Amino acid sequence: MQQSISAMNFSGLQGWRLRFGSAQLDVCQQGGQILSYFPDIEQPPVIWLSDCAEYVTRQSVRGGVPVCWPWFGDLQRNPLEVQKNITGAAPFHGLARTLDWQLQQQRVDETGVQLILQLDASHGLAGWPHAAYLTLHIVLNERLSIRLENHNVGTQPLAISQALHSYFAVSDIRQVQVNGLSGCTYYETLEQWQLRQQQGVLTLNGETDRVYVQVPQHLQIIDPGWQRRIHLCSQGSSSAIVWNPWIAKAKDLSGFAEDAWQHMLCIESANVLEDHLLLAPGERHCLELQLSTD
Ligand SMILES: O=P(O)(O)OC[C@H]1O[C@H](O)[C@H](O)[C@@H](O)[C@@H]1O
Repeated sequence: MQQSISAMNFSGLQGWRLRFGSAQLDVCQQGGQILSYFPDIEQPPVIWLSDCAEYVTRQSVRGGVPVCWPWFGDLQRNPLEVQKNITGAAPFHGLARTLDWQLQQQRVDETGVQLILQLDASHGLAGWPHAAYLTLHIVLNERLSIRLENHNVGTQPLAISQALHSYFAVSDIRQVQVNGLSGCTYYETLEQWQLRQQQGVLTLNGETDRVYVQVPQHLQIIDPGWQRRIHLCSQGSSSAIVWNPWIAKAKDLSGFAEDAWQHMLCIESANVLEDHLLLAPGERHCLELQLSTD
């Protein structure tokens, strides 16, 4: 069985291609961003990458799994203790997704292929005067495991919000169901962040941008078109964002084809709002996501 890690150049951005049997995973050094994931290279991907993605420095690639950190989304929508950490510009989804991460370790054996990347923020980042290491552990075997570890190496408590902003590939967004959210409370960001409750399985019929709270550890994307289920198993996270731009919003997105909304669904495993992190000096936190299909 083939197991390998190869250095890659993705249209000018450096990265790696991991192979384990028929599975293939591309990872970009910028942003520590997973770009695409095929459990079987002969089959449709699980993690979607835009056909029109732009590979530009200091800009996240459309698709894959951008890492949103040390705040998620619009800074003004974050808890005050996260907001007050920022002294400079506050780009949407934080700073980590556009910075270069460093390769810490790579390992290839019969149990899996592993890549560890780190963002060294131990001397702070522009406009963020704190001290932390952010480490991404990626293991590819019969499944994909992603672990994002925060380590507060400063002398003060540190408040952070974050997400693994996964873009899942689907055959047709109008046909898929998301299981596991029934009964969960969510903020409807498209209606002044009203609080609502999910009734039954989630299906999408239009633009969707919701923040779910107290989310269970196991969610499923049921895709009848490709006769497959994607299982999302998370730990260290109880919030999730569900997003699809639909027709009109898609036109405003960079690196996004006009009809691409039909074939993607973001379910972002997160620590946002009341689920944000508050790390004591020296404390670590792990957010883990395991993806598998059947
Ligand atoms: O275009 P980006 O900055 O990558 O953001 C893409 C999307 O990310 C999240 O899922 C937000 O909930 C959306 O409101 C946002 O449009």
